[in-house]
Formats: sequence, structure tokens, C-alpha cells
Amino acid sequence: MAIAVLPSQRLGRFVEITAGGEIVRAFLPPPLPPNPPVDLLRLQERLSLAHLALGRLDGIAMLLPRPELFLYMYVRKEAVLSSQIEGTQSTLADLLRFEIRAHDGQPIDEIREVSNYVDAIMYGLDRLQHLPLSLRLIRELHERLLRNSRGEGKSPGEFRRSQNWIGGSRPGNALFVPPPLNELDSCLDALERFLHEEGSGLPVLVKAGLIHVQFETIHPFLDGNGRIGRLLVTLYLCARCVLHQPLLYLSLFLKTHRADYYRLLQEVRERGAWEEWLDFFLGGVAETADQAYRAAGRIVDLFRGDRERIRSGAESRRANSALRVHELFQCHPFLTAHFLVEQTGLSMPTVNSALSVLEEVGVVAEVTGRRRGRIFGYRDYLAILNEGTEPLPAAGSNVAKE
Ligand SMILES: Nc1ncnc2c1ncn2[C@@H]1O[C@H](COP(=O)(O)OP(=O)(O)OP(=O)(O)O)[C@@H](O)[C@H]1O
Repeated sequence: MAIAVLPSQRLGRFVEITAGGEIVRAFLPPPLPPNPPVDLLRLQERLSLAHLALGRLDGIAMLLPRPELFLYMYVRKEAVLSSQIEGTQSTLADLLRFEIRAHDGQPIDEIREVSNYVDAIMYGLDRLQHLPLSLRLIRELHERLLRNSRGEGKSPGEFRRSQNWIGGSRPGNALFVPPPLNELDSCLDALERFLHEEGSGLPVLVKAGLIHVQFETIHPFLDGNGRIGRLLVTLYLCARCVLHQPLLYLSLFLKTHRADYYRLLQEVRERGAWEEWLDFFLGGVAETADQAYRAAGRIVDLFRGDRERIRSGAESRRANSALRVHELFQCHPFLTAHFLVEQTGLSMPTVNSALSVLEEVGVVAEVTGRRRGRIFGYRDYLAILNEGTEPLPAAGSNVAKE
């Protein structure tokens, strides 16, 4: 095996391997942190803006009447966006309707992929209560992400046992060939050590950016490396208590700037351009956190305003059950009367009367146009949650689709 060492220690080395019957140069990244060290002075302004924005976002959880409800929807939005990056057509509405088993006519595989992402991040958060962020947890997350879905045949939950490549139709004409199999474990072990180290004194946010690139460069799975790598950023920030809820989703930013994103990943490898990447990454964190903070504020206002409308729109007994139903709509923006009966313990006539109140005051609308199996949507809430994914169709247009 011939080894060519490149000049700077920030750059990795290439290892010649045989793949697909040809000799190709696989890339071996140096372990983190970068050496020479990251120029934090150059990133100072970006870093403090990103920290400010994240702090505001984390703080708004206190103002939300029930932060877990926002989180519930927010994670789902991230899932939709992440899946769209790889060409999945699922929308937030598809996902929500899938969850209430009202997905007639929708492409199940695509929706399942989104649903798996939600499951994986929620599972990861739960596991972080008991376990550190480890390679084992990353494999568990991967298994959940690919379960019964696209990529299912590509060893879910297992690090790769064959050589992969990025770009091109074969390793020989690839844009980049990740580390060879015999180096994979040592690359991953070094990454795991960096996940836990505290001696470098690097800000957690900077470390999150470094970890993301290193993970993508190692490309340890046969599929799903992008999705796991993005999920890792949010989980790492939660594990290091920079965020208390996973309210940061970078997917939209990375989707919007995909060409720059891929170019910068490449330039870290080719030129050791960590500062350029971190500048981009921290800008993305700030922009994304600001957007989420504003959305959370608008949701707080919406819920408050709608509670007022319900109270003044019906006499107190009907208003009380409508308020109870409204609470559930904050968690599940699409609901059926059956689900409401199950969840609230209210009788079917009471639930129906509550739904009428909500329809009368314009909070929810029936979206199927059917007599049986009616589904109600919390339209203004959906409109806010949907921003950046796709425009919410008017309530009536769903009827035509189904
Ligand atoms: N030149 C590159 N160098 C390193 N990583 C890259 C490069 N180009 C793309 N990537 C990473 O590879 C990911 C795609 O890998 P893979 O197909 O395994 O992941 P995925 O989760 O299935 O797809 P996606 O990221 O598109 O959702 C991209 O999201 C990006 O993070």
C-alpha cells in the first residue's frame, strides 16, 4: 500500500487501495481538532451571533405554554426538510396525516422515511438521558433511520464493510473516496474521543461544526450519512447542554445552500479550509435559530389569540371543551373526532360540538370534504410550521387530491 503524505497537518493523506478492480486514492483525514488550530479570532463575531441566537431560541422554550408541543412539531418539520434534501417529496401535511393513519393515496415509503427520522431523533434524545453520545448510539440511530425504508438493504445500524465513494459512477471516477475499510475503526474511534474531549478549549458550537464535517468525510455508512450527520449536530448541542430542546434544524439552510455546503466540505479536505466552513456553519446556526425563535414567538401569539376567540365565541360550557380540544390541536394539527374522544375522554357529541365551535371561530377546518373519517386541520398553526417547506394548500384543495 503506497502512502503519499501531504504538506500541512491539517490535510489528510491519501492511501492507494484497490476498489472496483482499479487502484484508487482513498482519503484519510487527520484526527480532530485541526492543527494548526482553528483561528477563533476570525470567527469571533459569527460565533457570538450564533451563541446569541441559540440562547434566545433556548430561552423561548420558557415562554411557550407547553414547549414539548412545539418541539413535537418542530422535529417533524426538520424531518420533512432533511428528507427533501435527498429528493423525498413528502410534505409536513403528508407526515401529519400519515401519523393519524389518514394517508390514502400517499407514497408510503417516502413518508415512512420522514417518520423514521422523527423517531430516530426522539430516540436519541431519550438515550442521551442515560448514555453519552457514542458510536453505539450513532449506529442505533442509523438503524432506526433506515428501518423499513429506502436504504433498508444498505446495512442499517452497521458501519460499512465495503468501500464507498462520493460523486461519480465508480470509485475510479469519484469526487472523493472515504477512508479505506482497514482504517475505518481508527477514524471512528478518534471521532468518538473528540465527541467527549474537553481539553481543547474549543467552543461547543465550533466543535459541532468540526464533528459534522469529519463525520461526512469518514462516511461510515453505506447510506444515510447526510441525515445522521445533520442529526448529530443537534444531538451534540443537546448532549453538551448548549440546547435543552432540539429546536435547531439546519436542514433548510443546508438545503438552500447545498452547492456551497458541498463545496466547503470538499475544501476542508483539499485545503484544510476549516475557517471558511465554520464561518458558513455558524452563519447557518444563527440564521436558523433566529428563524425558529421568530416562529416560536408567532406560535405563542397564535395560541393565545385563538384561546381568546374560543372564549368569546361560545358560552362557557362549550368553550371549555373547545379549549380542551384546542390544546390537543397544538400537539397534533390534524385530528379526527375519534382520536379526540380517545385522548380527552369526552363523549363523541361533546367532541363534535367542540369541533363546531373551533370551526365557527375559524381556528380549524375540515380538510377531506368527506362525510366519514373527517379530518380537521389547525390551519394557521400549520401555515407557520410549514413555512420554508412549501406553501400550505387552501383547505379545499386537499379534497381534490384525495
Ligand atoms: N464532497 C463531499 N465530501 C464529504 N461529504 C460530502 C461531499 N458531498 C456530499 N457529502 C455529504 O454526503 C451526504 C450524502 O451522503 P449519503 O447519501 O450517505 O447521505 P443521505 O442521508 O442518504 O443523503 P442526504 O444527505 O442527501 O440526505 C451529504 O448530505 C453531505 O453531507
